[in-house]
Amino acid sequence: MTSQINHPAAGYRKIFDSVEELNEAIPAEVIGTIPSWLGGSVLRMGPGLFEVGGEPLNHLFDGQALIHKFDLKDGGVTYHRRFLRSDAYVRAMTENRVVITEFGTAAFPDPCKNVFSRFFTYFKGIEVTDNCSVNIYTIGEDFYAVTESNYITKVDPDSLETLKKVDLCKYLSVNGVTAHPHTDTDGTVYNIGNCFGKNMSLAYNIVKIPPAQKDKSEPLEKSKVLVQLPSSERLKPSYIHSFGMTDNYFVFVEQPVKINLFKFLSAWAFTGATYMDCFESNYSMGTWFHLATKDPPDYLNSHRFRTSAFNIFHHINTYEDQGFIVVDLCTWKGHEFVYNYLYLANLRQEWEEVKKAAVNAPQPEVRRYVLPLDVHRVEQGKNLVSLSYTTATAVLHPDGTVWLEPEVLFSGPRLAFEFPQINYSQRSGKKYSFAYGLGLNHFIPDRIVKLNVQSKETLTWQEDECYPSEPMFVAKPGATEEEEEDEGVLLSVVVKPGAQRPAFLLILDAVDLKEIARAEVDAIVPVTLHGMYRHP
Ligand SMILES: CCC[C@@H](CCO)COc1cccc([C@H](O)CCN)c1
Repeated sequence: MTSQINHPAAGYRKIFDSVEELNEAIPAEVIGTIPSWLGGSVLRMGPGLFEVGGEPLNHLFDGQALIHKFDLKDGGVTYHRRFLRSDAYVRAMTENRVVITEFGTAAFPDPCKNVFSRFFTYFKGIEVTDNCSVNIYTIGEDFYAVTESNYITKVDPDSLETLKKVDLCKYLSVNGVTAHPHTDTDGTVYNIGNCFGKNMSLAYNIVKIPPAQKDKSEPLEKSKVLVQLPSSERLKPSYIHSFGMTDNYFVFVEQPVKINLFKFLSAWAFTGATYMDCFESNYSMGTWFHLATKDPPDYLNSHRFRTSAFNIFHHINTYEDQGFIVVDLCTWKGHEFVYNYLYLANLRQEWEEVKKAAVNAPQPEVRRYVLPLDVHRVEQGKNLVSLSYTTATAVLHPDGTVWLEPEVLFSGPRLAFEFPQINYSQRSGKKYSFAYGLGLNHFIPDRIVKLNVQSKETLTWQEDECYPSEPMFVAKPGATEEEEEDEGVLLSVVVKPGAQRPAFLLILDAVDLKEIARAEVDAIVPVTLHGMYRHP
């Protein structure tokens, strides 16, 4: 059992503090030796400004987007960071107040406007946020900082300049897409999003954006909705954070955390409401799994998979095996929204309070679900899963639904294996062995974990007073055999508040989680959520 690590000094508070951007990259002090094959850029997104005009931003996802870049070249490392010049940021800086409502913070009324002009301003409908603080990924040859709304922001991956605000509604019938797309080896991007604005088809749309075009035209111009999945509750679609994709299938796990459209589509800004106020739990549906084929794109409406209630943000990996689909997930048991525990005030509490708050929260668990592809003419009441290596079950019920029970791959008291990563280019959508995760200790990131999803063995990296971020796997060039799946390194931005250089890029050997090198910088790096490694 993993030992209980404590943080009485509450050093983790530093990762939720505002910082300044840099005017140019600063050098890092390298301890150890950076592998010669590791040259490129680590790009990370996260919140970097947590108050505006003296008013606090309330939620982890409200902080104004900061782009971070560690450049690795010839064994040396530099660090750069710039605020995203989103409309949300620029207008907040100009007016010295929160102008655009964020995930958990309502816009501050314009003191210059009288009550009537404010009233009519709000009835123009809420201005959706473009505070793209969650992830950064490529569409064709372009780099986009993203959140989960319909706005994505094109950025320059070298200078970190903000290039262009793009409204996906111009190209696709969606109200937003997740920050976790899947990308095919040919560069095609797949994503899923709520659709409740257009022709009132209240559902979930899986979208496809083609790769870079030979004629250099905009790939988004050729994007399309591949397949539409129905919402279990028409006027209350579920919150979606990620989805699964195998060679031939999409997997969408519909969780019991719902968006109340009456609230979300009304002029809710007038009431000072936020996105967080539009969520509510469904206490009866449990959790539904939906399947769709990729080519031809088709929703399999006869495959009605059900299981007990959990929150799901991050799929780990999904693959097909002998007529089954194996779905590995980071779950949080229960239907209460986990984001209720991610207000900054909670995360900045003293360690004893942080632990107390986490006791009542949904409990984290890494789980494997197995979906039988053949659900016709099968025996009711019998376990349909015949894979030798898993205890997950699927049982056909008289009402035609298939009840799923998972195999637990990792579980610890308030110890989450989250922000999961795999050797994506080699193993995404395929049978695999290793997942890498950020260990959350009562929601505080304090370790890096490697999980063997076959043996359930774990390896951990942890250092006193260190607060790491999502570990990114980078494969060693030429390691392409199945048994070389973990040949490579893990990169994580770690904050060590008490140290002389309070942040470093940690480079671990992905086989044994031994430290290879670290590149220390004389700057605190606020919490980063997701990112990517850009090969040279
Ligand atoms: C009522 C929820 C609406 C959905 C979009 C509609 O599909 C989520 O909207 C936001 C708005 C602001 C920040 C975020 C963050 O991305 C969350 C954490 N990743 C999500």
